[in-house]
Parts: sequence; structure tokens; C-alpha cells
Amino acid sequence: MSVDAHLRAVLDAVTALPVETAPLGAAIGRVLAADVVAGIDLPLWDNSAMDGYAVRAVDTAGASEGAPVRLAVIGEVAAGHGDDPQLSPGAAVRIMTGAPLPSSADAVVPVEQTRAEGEPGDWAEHRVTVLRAAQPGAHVRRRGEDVVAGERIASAGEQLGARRAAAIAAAGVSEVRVRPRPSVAVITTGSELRSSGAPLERGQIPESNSVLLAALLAEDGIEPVSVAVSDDDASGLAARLARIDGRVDAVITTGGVGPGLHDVVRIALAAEPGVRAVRVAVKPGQPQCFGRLRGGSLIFALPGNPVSAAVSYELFVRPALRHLQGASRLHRPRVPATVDSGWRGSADRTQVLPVRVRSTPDGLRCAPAVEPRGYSHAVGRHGAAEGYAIVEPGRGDVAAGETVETVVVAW
Ligand SMILES: Nc1nc2c(c(=O)[nH]1)N[C@H]1C(S)=C(S)[C@@H](COP(=O)(O)OP(=O)(O)OC[C@H]3O[C@@H](n4cnc5c(N)ncnc54)[C@H](O)[C@@H]3O)O[C@H]1N2
Ligand code: MOO
Repeated sequence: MSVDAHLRAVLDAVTALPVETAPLGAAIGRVLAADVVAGIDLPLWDNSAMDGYAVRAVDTAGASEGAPVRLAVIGEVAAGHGDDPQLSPGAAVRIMTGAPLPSSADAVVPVEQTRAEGEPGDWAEHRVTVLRAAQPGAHVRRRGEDVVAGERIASAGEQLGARRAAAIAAAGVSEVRVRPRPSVAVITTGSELRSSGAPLERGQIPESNSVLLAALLAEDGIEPVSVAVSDDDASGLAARLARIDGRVDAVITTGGVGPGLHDVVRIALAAEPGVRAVRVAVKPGQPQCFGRLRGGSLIFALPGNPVSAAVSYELFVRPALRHLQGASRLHRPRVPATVDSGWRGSADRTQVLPVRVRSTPDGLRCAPAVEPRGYSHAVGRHGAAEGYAIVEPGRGDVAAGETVETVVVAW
């Protein structure tokens, strides 16, 4: 089955989680389920862009260093002040950045363009000398010039990142409609696995896929509800799955999906009518199981090879988790990168090669982070990968200087 066909099957099986209302602060990082419209104009009133003097521009006409204009200072407005002092001809008001422009003023003269009794930049008590003519509108931020009340400032399907959340807060909106973060359980399997750092006997290795998956989920804003390392047999694993089935949105397992005698995940899942074992035409990540357990939880049974698990997460699990959250963008952008040193292509599988990626004035460049001949086990060098080069089947060998599609995952 092609990568696209498997991805389609996965996404078809996923429906977005139910919508809820959340305070903005609790919704950061989540995906909006409804458009957000501004509650107020931004700015909310005409205000000053500079510390200086609010003036009637006409009163400063012709002002210059050689022929300054003197105005009477009749008051002050600072940010937060509600005063609206009336400027008669020849008057000025000290005004601070962000303070409402008096309704009878139409321009601001920055303090640096004025003189008081002493140096330019000093503040005048009673009379200010204006050294430059102000045009109407100078240094004034107009009401609604950024956003007008009722304007859409964020859309359903968009993620609430820092900028968007700040825009929503600024527009006076304190609650948003969002979907929850999916609840996910991680189970890695294998009787050879020991906690990292524990003494190892022959045949035993440090367990790393649980770290990988918990960290990948964390990068996507999801804290797994449980992370287990299992050395169960197939019936023990089935019992373990039954205990969490229906209590989480998705279960991710690694290992035990091959045709081996002890590949317990494949054996346990064979009894699940809603789960299919597939061979995806991808390198690495070929054997997988996917579907829905009887209790309703989605299950992604990924291969145990660490790079295969990471690639499978990127290609299938991450888009599915984003789809669960109603995200309109499921995939990271694929960007062309020029290859520094080439590798052998695959005739019949989509090749996903961990690469180091660097940015140059001529665009991105990439180089294999692993030995391209075989790397599904190469957890060590995979650690330095910053992205994956994605090479469609049948393209042939990839030569230095050619361009490949790349997803950057760690910058
Ligand atoms: N006869 C065949 N053998 C294999 C095939 C095949 O088609 N026919 N496929 C190969 C491919 S491709 C993959 S990928 C693996 C899939 O194997 P499993 O999912 O059953 O994975 P395991 O055998 O459990 O482990 C593979 C490898 O990864 C290490 N591993 C597993 N879990 C962890 C972990 N949590 N932390 C660190 N390392 C882990 C494990 O020790 C093995 O070295 O099958 C091939 N074989
Ligand atoms: O498909 Mo396996 O995941 O190549 O290593």
C-alpha cells in the first residue's frame, strides 16, 4: 500500500474531537473550532505613536529650526488617562505613547522635535517650541486601522500560537471554541528492552522508543496519559490494551509488528476486527497495524526499529492527531533542498531519509544524517537529523546537486 493510500485510510478513520469552550489562556497551542471575530476596534481610539505633544497640525504650519512655533501647553494625557482636553488654536497637550489623542488635536509632534527651556527633548511646563511642522495625522494611530470590531482575526482549524492568541486577547475576546488535545497512551514492546542506564546482559538494549514517542507528542503539545514498556506475551498485551481501550483517543505502540514468532503486537491485534495489518511502501516503516480497537480507541502499531517508528509517527500519526484536533494543516511544509552528497534511491518504496538541513543564501541544503544503505535501526545518528528527505519510489538514485523534497522537523 502506498504512503498516500495508507494516510488516506488513517485520516478517513479519524473524526475530530468534540468542541468545547475554553478560557484563552487554557487554549494556547490548541486548535480553534470556530472563527474568532474582534470584539473591539484595534486601536480602540485614535492614539499617539510617540511621546510628544498633541497639536492641531495647522498651528505648526511652516515651523522649522530657524522659524519655530511656540504653543501653550495646557495639559497632559498619558496611557490610561481618560481625559479629553480641548485644544484651542495655539495650544498643545503633552501626550505619551498609546494615550488617546485629544479629539480636538490631529497630529503629534515627538518631543525630540521640540524645545522647552533647555535642550531639545526636554519637556515643557508651560510653553513648547515646535521645531518642525506636523502634517495632519502625523504619529497618530487611527481607531480601527489595525482591525475593526467584527472582523475575523482567526479561523477554525488554526492553531492558537503566541501571535494569534495575543491578537485575540488584544481584541477583547477571553474565551474561544477549541477542540481538546487528544489523550494518547504509549506502549513500547520487546523483552530485550531495559531502562536506559540499567546494566545490560547479552541480548538486552536500552529502551528508547518510549522516550522518542513521549517527546514527539510533547513537541506536538500532547502529554501522553501513560507510557508503558511491555514485555508481555500476546495475551498479556491484549489484556493491557483492553484496560485502556476506550479510555484514550489513541494508543501508539512500537515493536512486535513483524512476521517474527514473538511479534506480539501483530498477534494480539489479529483478534481485533477493526484493526488491519498493512505493509506500507515506505522505507523505513513498512510493517504497521492501524485501526480502531473494540472499545473505540484508535491504535497505531508502529514498527520497533527506532527510525521506522519516528518516520511512521511523522507520516501517519502526527497528521492523524492533528486531524483529531480539527487542524486545517495536517502536514509540515515540504520544501526543496539541494543535496550535498547523494544516495541510492528505492525502486518501489517512498524513501524517508533522515538528513541534516542547513539554510544558505541560495536556499536549503541537506545531507544524509545516517548511512543511507540501511538505517531503520540507526537511532544514534538519527539523533542529529533535522529533517527527512522524501524521495518518491522509482525516482532513481539521488545525486549531489539535485533537489529533494524535505520536511524540517527540528530547528
Ligand atoms: N522476515 C522479515 N523480517 C523483518 C521484516 C519482514 O518484512 N520480514 N520487516 C523488517 C522491518 S522493515 C521492520 S521495521 C521490523 C519490524 O519489526 P517489529 O515491529 O516487530 O520490531 P521488533 O522486532 O520488536 O524490533 C525491531 C528492532 O527495533 C528495536 N526496538 C524495538 N523496540 C525498541 C524500543 N522500545 N527501544 C529501542 N529499540 C527498540 C529492537 O530491539 C529491534 O532491533 O522487522 C524487520 N524484520
Ligand atoms: O520498514 Mo522497516 O521499518 O524498514 O525498518
